[in-house]
Amino acid sequence: MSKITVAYWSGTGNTEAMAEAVGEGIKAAGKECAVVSISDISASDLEGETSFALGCPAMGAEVLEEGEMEPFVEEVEKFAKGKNIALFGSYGWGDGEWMREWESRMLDAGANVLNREGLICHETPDDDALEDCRSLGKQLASL
Ligand SMILES: Cc1cc2nc3c(=O)[nH]c(=O)nc-3n(C[C@H](O)[C@H](O)[C@H](O)COP(=O)(O)O)c2cc1C
Repeated sequence: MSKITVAYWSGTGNTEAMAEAVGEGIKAAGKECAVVSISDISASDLEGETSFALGCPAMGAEVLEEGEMEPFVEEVEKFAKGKNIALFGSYGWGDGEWMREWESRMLDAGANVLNREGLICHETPDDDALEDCRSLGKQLASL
């Protein structure tokens, strides 16, 4: 059975909590999954997977985290064509601009982005947001 990776960057744990819930959804749908910080893998580990999820909060001024996540995503863009990719992340005071940008980058790279504009949640995910994350995981697992 193919494994689905949920790779995330998280500074204060909010996006990490979303990642764990996406992973729960994948497992609930009967697929194997690995929920991993991007510090613990390299982007090329995803190259052989047909479906995966990426999570990152809004950082800087409506951008991805620049030290680790931005270079990671630049690598993913090189092989994203034809992949099923779910995007998610937490934000604070913005309107989701970072996620819209991220989604359009992935679409430009030829990916099938599952959830248009990604799944975003304000700060710490509440029960509804966690349920949305589980649904996203199930959706990813069903492809
Ligand atoms: C350095 C820094 C920059 C941030 N920039 C933004 C931003 O541009 N827009 C926004 O909506 N939230 C911004 N935030 C808020 C975070 O996205 C928010 O707190 C989020 O829940 C953090 O997720 P995490 O716990 O996974 O790190 C920023 C937070 C930090 C620490």
